Amino acid sequence: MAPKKPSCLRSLLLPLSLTLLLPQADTRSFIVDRDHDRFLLDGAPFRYVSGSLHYFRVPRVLWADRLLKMRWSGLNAIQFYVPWNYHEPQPGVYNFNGSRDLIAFLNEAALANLLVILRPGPYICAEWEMGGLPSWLLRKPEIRLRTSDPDFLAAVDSWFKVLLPKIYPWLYHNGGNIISIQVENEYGSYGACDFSYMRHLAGLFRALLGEKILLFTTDGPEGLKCGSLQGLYTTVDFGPADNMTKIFTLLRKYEPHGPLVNSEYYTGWLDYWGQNHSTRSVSAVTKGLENMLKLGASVNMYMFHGGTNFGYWNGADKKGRFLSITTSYDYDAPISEAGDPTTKLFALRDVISKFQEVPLGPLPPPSPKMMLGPLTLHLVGHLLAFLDLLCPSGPIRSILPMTFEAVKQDRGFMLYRTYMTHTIFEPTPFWVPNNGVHDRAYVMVDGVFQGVLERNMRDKLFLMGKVGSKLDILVENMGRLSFGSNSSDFKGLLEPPILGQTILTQWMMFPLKIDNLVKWWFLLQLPKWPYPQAPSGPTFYSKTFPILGSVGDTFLHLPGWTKGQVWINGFNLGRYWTKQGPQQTLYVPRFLLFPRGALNKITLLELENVPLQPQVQFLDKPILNSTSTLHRTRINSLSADTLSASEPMELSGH
Ligand SMILES: CCCC/N=C1\SC[C@@H]2[C@H](O)[C@H](O)[C@@H](O)CN12
Repeated sequence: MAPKKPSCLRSLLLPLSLTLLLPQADTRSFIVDRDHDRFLLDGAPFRYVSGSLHYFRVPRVLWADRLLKMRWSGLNAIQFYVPWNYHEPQPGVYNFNGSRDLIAFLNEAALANLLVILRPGPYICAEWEMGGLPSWLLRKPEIRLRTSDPDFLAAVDSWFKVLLPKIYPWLYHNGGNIISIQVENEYGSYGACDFSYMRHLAGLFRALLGEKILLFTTDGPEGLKCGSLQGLYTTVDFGPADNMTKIFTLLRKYEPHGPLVNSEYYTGWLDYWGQNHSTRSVSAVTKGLENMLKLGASVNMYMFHGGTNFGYWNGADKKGRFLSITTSYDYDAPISEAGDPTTKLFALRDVISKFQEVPLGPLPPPSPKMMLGPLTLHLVGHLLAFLDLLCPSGPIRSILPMTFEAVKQDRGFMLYRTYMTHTIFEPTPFWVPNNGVHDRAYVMVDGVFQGVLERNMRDKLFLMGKVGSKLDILVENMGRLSFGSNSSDFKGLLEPPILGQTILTQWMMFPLKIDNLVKWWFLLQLPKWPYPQAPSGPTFYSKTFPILGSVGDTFLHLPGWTKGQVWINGFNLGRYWTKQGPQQTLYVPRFLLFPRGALNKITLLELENVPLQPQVQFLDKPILNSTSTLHRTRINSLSADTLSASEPMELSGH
C-alpha cells in the first residue's frame, strides 16, 4: 500500500503550513549538498536528529506510543533495521504480519511525522540472533556468510527481491518517509573485506530502488577502509567517550564534502548475562550530542528506545569467551524498556531544542505499573515426561550427534539421547571435546539431573549408570553470534561426547517444539508428577491466576530460581538467568495480561534448580543491575512488608 497523500489525521499532526506546502511526490527530494556540507530536503537545508528503535523488539500494539514519545523528544527521524530472519523463517517462506508488519510500522512513523533511515542489512548485528541472518543459511555448512559466496548471494538476492519492492513506494521521492538506506552494516569490522560483495549489494539496491535514494554505509573509525564504497555515502558510528574531532577528521578522508553523519551515537550500551549492567551518563551523552549538533552534523542516537529480546531472539558475542545478550535491551536508552521517559530523554530534548523546534505539549505520562504476588507455582512435570508432545515427529537417528542446523531446528532446545552400552560402577568423566557444547547442556541419566556443561568451559561431569541407562542431554541454543568474523555459529553438540574412554555414538535427536506445547497444553490432560520429591533439572512449573482490577505494566521477578524460559498466556517472554544476572526481572507489557478476574497463566521451564518455595512476583520497577550475590543481598534486605505489600491477586497499582 503506497503512502497516500496526507490523510486528514496526518494533516492534524503536521503544522497546517507544512501540510499545505507539502510538495507532491514528483518534487520531493532528499539529497547531499556537497557545496555546503549539508543535506537538502525538498531543496531546503536539512539536518536530521534521529533515534533508533527496533520494531522487532516492541510489540505492534506499543509502536504508536513509542514513536509519539520519540517525536515529542524533538526527533525528526527514526532509524531501524530489518532482520532477515524475522521475516523469512524458512527459505521462501515470508512473514510480514502482526509485529512483523514492516509497512504498518512505516505508516505509524509517518503518522508521527517522523522520517525514516532504513537499514535492511542483509546483516544487521544489533545484538540480534545471528545478526539478522537466517540460521537456515548454515544448512550449507561451508557457506561463507557476508561475502560474494554464490550460495550466500543467491539467498540475499532472493530475499531482497521480496523486501525492496515493498519499501520502494515508501521512498521519500515516491511520496513516502524513507530518506536514506544503509547497505550492509559495519562491514569494515567483519574482516572479509570483500568489495565484490559490497558492489553486488549496491548494484542490487540500485536495481530495485532506483537512482534517487541516498544509499550509505556505517562503520566504526577502524572499519572505514573496508566498509566504505564509492557511490555509497560514508558515515561513522561512535559514542560519548570517543574523540569526535579525530573521528570526523578521519571521516573527511572518505567524504571530503557533504554533511558529517554519526549513524550510531551510543546513548547507552548492551548487556551480557553474567556481566555488569551497562550505563552511559546523561551528562556525557548530552554533551557529545551538543558538540555534534554545533558542527551541523546529522546524528542518530543508538538506541533511543531499546525494547526487549522476546523469545529466543537475543544474539551473542565473543569477548574471549561466548557471551549471550540478555533478554532486556533497555540499553540505558532515553526511553526505558517499558516505554517510560527517563531523565536522559528530557536532557536530550533540551539540547535538541537549542538547534531546532521541538513539539510543544505534555509528554504522555509513564504507563501504569502493577505489583502482584507472590504467586506459588505448581510442578507440572519433568521435560522428559512430555517428550512425545514436544517432538511429535519423533527423533532423528544418527551415529554421531547432529547440529540444530542439520535437523532444521532454528532456535530454542534440542534433546540428545543415547543409551549406556556397559555398566559404569564408578563416577566416570563425561565431557564434550573441542569446546563442542553450543551452548549449554543439561545432562540427565535415567531422568536424574547430573549437572551442566557449558561452551568455553572445560568442566567435566562424573557419571555412573548401568547397561541400557538413558543418557539424555538437553542442549540450549543461547543465541547465535551477532558480531565478529565468525557468524557461522552452529548450535548443538558439535562433537560426540566422551564417557571415560568411550566416544558415545548411536544418537537420537529430538528437536523440541516447546512453544507449541505451552500454547496449547491447556487443551491437554497433563501428567501430574507421581513422585513425592520434585524432579531435578529441566522441569515445567505453572500457575493460573486472576487479576481482580485493571492491569498495568509489570516486571516478573524470580528470586531463587536459576535459569530458564518464561511464557505468559502462551507468549514467550524470554530467558531468565537469576543466578547470573545482571537482569533479575523480565518486562511484562500489560497487554499480555487479562484483567478483571479473567484467568492468566504463567509457565516456567526451569532448567536447573528450583527454589525451596517455587514463587514468583510481579514488581512495579525493573531490576537490571544486580548480579546474583548482590541480588541475594537485596532480596534479604527487602523488608517483609515490601514482599507482601500486595495481597495475592490484588492490583496495587501506581
Ligand atoms: C566496538 C563495537 C563493535 C560492535 N558494534 C556494535 S556493538 C553495539 C552496536 C550494535 O551492535 C549495532 O548494530 C552495530 O552496528 C554497532 N554496534
